[in-house]
Amino acid sequence: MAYDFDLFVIGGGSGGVRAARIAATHGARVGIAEERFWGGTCVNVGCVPKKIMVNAAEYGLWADDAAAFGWEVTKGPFDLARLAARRDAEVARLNGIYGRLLGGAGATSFDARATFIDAHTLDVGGKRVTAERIIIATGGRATRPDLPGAELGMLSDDVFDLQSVPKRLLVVGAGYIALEFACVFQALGAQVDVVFRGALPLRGFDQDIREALPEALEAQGIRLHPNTTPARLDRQGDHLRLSLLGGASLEADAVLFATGRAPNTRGLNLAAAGVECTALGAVEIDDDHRTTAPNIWAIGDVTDKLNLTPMATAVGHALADTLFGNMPRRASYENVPTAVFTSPPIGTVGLTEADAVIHGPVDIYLTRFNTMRHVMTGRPGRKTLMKLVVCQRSRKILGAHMLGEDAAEIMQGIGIAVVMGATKEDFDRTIGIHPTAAEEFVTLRTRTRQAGLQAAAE
Ligand SMILES: Cc1cc2nc3c(=O)[nH]c(=O)nc-3n(C[C@H](O)[C@H](O)[C@H](O)COP(=O)(O)OP(=O)(O)OC[C@H]3O[C@@H](n4cnc5c(N)ncnc54)[C@H](O)[C@@H]3O)c2cc1C
Ligand SMILES: NC(=O)c1ccc[n+]([C@@H]2O[C@H](COP(=O)([O-])OP(=O)(O)OC[C@H]3O[C@@H](n4cnc5c(N)ncnc54)[C@H](O)[C@@H]3O)[C@@H](O)[C@H]2O)c1
Repeated sequence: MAYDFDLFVIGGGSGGVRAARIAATHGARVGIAEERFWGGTCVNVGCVPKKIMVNAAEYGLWADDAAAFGWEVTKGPFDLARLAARRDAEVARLNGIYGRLLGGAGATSFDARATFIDAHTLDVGGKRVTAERIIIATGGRATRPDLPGAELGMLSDDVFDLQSVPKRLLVVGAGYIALEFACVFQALGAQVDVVFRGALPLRGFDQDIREALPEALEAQGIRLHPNTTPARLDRQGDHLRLSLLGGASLEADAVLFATGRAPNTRGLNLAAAGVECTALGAVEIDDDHRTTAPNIWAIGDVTDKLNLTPMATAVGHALADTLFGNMPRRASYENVPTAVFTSPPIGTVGLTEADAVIHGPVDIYLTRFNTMRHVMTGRPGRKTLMKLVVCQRSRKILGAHMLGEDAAEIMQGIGIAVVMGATKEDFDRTIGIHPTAAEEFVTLRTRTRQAGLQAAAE
């Protein structure tokens, strides 16, 4: 049977655009549908506009610190509308680039929603389109917690519609999105409260980072409310009141729910194509990203494996190479570096100490120090933390974790070393770049402690 396309991609976000573009450059006849915005979450309501806001927040802090270096700086008021206009122009520029990339590669783009009719047939904006192979790359969406009045709160997408900084912002959640926006808005002039259910923020991150983070957040004026569960949200005149389990309540001008994201599988009519989902609503896939239908694959956030842009693009690229480039390969989910753009930021790669000790004993090298810059500024809560988790048996670096200025930038290079299987001795014989904070990663001479000895003895 002749199909309209060799490959049809549903979703024009990070993963979908990469898969479509690479498949087309391999000579496949490719169609791709995007219902909302080319570039998807990352370009439009994620990484890119978020990072611009992180940069804006940093400028405020740099202005505050400048006096310590002899500058006479008067910090004027911050104008969110002005930043928003410039930020949105940059997002629009990137949208255009995404469109051109697809066209340039020879893919056919549809500004439309696509849903399944059967395993080879899609409804694309009311048009029937057939394809031999299909990739589902529909991403995820922010979810609202199930509590009365939740519709009064913002989701992360709504943050990018704000034209002024709320005086008091209440953030619910303590994951990536909650903490990044908490730091951004506190630096832009809001009083930020963060309400979260656990004892420490950033579940899943290394314990030493999690324990050091509250001090850094509180030092900039963010008020943390650990072990706290929201019960209901009400409007009280011109402000909002979040009632908490146990009877207390908090008031704010705006509330941001950053309580997680859900895979975009709703309304795709997956059953008609024989595509099954997990209990949590993600598309079920095997190690090759193939779904339960043999001609259909799924990539990126819709699979809810590791919801990061570079992961979605790496998987999309590998899949296109495998299916159309005669280069079968898989993108690895191991040792994926990641950063949380808090203030100061967090960078991490590899295993946490808790995960590493499951496999055997480890040596921990940990340092906390004040960078030269902050010795000068005297800014509180800016102590850098660096940590290496080293396998006692192989001496390989299993994990590297950092909280401190430039952690995201530094961790990219450390990530290469960890992916290559570098040992502690490889780090030790690497000459530092002086004077930097990063050089501490290669001068950690004294073991702080051992861990996981018990596991080895059992
Ligand atoms: C606030 C925020 C900040 C983030 N910051 C970072 C960061 O700093 N670094 C990082 O690595 N990651 C970050 N992420 C995560 C990152 O954005 C995602 O992991 C990434 O965008 C996933 O790519 P994707 O292709 O799977 O999905 P998406 O980028 O979400 O793309 C899916 C696309 O499919 C479209 N679509 C859905 N259904 C259909 C349909 N039926 N028909 C047609 N089109 C459809 C959607 O409109 C969307 O454009 C952030 C996310 C958020 C929300
Ligand atoms: N810098 C980055 O790379 C970056 C930035 C933003 C987002 N992301 C990606 O997007 C994903 C989603 O981010 P996120 O912050 O929305 O999710 P998350 O899973 O990281 O955090 C969700 C938070 O909400 C809490 N929570 C969940 N349900 C709740 C409820 N009913 N009441 C109160 N609290 C509740 C959780 O305990 C957790 O603290 C991340 O896991 C990450 O993969 C990455």
